[in-house]
Amino acid sequence: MIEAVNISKHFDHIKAVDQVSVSIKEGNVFGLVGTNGAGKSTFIRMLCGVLKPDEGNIRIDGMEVFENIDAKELFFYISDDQYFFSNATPKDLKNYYKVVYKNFDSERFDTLMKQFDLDQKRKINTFSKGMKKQLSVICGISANTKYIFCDETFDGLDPVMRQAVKSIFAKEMDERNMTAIIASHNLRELEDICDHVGLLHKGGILLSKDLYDMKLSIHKVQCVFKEDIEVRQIFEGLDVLKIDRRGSLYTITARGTAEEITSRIEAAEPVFSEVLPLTLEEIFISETEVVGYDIKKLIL
Ligand SMILES: Nc1ncnc2c1ncn2[C@@H]1O[C@H](COP(=O)(O)OP(=O)(O)OP(=O)(O)O)[C@@H](O)[C@H]1O
Repeated sequence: MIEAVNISKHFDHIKAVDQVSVSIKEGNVFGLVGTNGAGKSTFIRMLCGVLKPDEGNIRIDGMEVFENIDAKELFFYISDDQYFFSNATPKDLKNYYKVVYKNFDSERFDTLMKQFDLDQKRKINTFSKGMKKQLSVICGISANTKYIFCDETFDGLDPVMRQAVKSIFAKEMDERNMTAIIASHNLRELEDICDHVGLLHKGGILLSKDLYDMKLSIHKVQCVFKEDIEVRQIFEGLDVLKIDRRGSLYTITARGTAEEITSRIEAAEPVFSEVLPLTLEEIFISETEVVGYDIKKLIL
């Protein structure tokens, strides 16, 4: 179990992470999403002890992480800006990680390298960006750690590789209950693999929920009414995040269960109505819009 309690990190006057608390259960995939500069990488760097929080504390299986080798043996961190020793080959990397991680599985490493068609003897600095990401994933999986932290790992992979990596992760979770924390902008991808999603904005947590509950608690309804109607009145008492109107078609995003929203709409006797679940991407846009991150303002 990973527990972060009220952690904050400042860089001069910038509040990169502000009083964030999360707990991540074993065997879960925790998706960390957020706007650019929201603090995702800073948060992950604190989780793995690269940075020390200014306030609060982080414990992995009950152990403080910062400068604690025992805690660091429990996870593998795939950073967004990848660093490899100069002139090193994947084989050198394997030999290095065998020393660092006592359960490093060399056979698994060799098999995965073959499957991904990567040459163990070639210098890593001649690899493409995506190939370096593949190599990091292979190292992360072979390290056999209980936890894996991935910062935009999927984002640099081609679609076939992303599918391959997702199924390798799924297998690891299934077979050895691996816990993953994945920061990504690829919400479509996260939607497939996450159990829990934390949404960061300007250093603070806007939302932290099970993906399933998240999807049950916010909906989009499309409807047409016979005559002009005060739509907000229909939803009085419910939290309406957004109302769009195109001609006679209203698209309303509101918090509430499908039943709550349907009953309100039906009471207004619409000509047509349909309640739809939101995708993770739509939830992200709605929730960040509420706090002033309006996509239209960025595009116009
Ligand atoms: N070493 C640093 N020195 C100064 N400021 C930093 C440093 N690292 C991060 N920051 C600042 O902290 C804030 C959070 O940055 P961070 O990289 O954690 O965001 P992020 O959510 O990962 O962003 P992105 O999605 O754009 O990668 C930003 O305002 C960034 O400029």
